[in-house]
Amino acid sequence: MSLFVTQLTHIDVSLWCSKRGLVGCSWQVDAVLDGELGEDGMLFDFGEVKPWIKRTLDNGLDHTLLVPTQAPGVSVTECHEGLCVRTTTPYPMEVRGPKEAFSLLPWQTVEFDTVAEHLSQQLTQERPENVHRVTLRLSDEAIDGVAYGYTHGLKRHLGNCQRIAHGHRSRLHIFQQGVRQTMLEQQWAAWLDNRYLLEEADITSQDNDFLTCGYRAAQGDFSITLPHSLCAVLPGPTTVENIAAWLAKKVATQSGVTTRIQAFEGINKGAIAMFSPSAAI
Ligand SMILES: Nc1nc2c(c(=O)[nH]1)N=C([C@H](O)[C@H](O)COP(=O)(O)OP(=O)(O)OP(=O)(O)O)CN2
Repeated sequence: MSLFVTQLTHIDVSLWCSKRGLVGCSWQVDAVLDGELGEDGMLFDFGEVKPWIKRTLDNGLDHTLLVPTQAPGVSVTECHEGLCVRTTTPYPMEVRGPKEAFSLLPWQTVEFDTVAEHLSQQLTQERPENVHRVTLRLSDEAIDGVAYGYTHGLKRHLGNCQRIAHGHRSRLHIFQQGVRQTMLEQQWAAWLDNRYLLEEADITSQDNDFLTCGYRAAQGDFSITLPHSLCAVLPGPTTVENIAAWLAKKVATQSGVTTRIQAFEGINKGAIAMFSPSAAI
């Protein structure tokens, strides 16, 4: 007998790719459980399946930086913050933070299938008695329109969003005079894709080539150094509310037209902000 739960939860992570660099991801999680029925006629109560799997993911891989330790140019060492991950290709990057902010995976690349199998094995080991196997499937949200991935951290967040290198894959909707602006959406999503978003106050050093930002948060000390050209600096914390407001101002100022932005943070949630160029005068 098999039990399934589609779209059980989401995983928001960033992963390191030796071709694309830092990639922000939001994955939908579907689950299938194989096993025997208990006396209650159930394989496993839905009311327990969902919190069990979500809790395991939330306490593990979710909101971490996925590091394929066998990828070219990747090195991982211990440091006083916890772990230091360095990369060389396609660009040099250094991320430091507490160990729980990283998922070290002994592979050359991070792919849906291998991550899903890794999580399935973990859940299968921790399964209840009458469940024989747990199988997860991970997928990108199907998006009709543009999407972009970004990486960030929120130092004031008391949960795992404080981790300096976690990410999201998000839709972007831009409205002017009540109409979606698909050309602008394409331009801005392409500009934002695979960027690191940070708060100006967190910059600890910068020159023409590299930028370092760092902060102390509840889980420990974090820092990230990467090419300046891949960063977007916001005046405040990189919450989705501030991203929407910052983009609305940027697009409205550049186009000279009042602009409403619906910014998403991963799947099914986000913020809406509006800016009128006359407000800037
Ligand atoms: N109002 C806001 N709340 C939160 C923001 C934000 O920008 N505005 N941002 C975050 C974090 O960045 C976090 O990455 C969001 O992750 P999320 O998946 O929503 O958080 P949870 O894991 O707690 O939620 P799930 O139900 O497990 O998906 C947090 N809050």
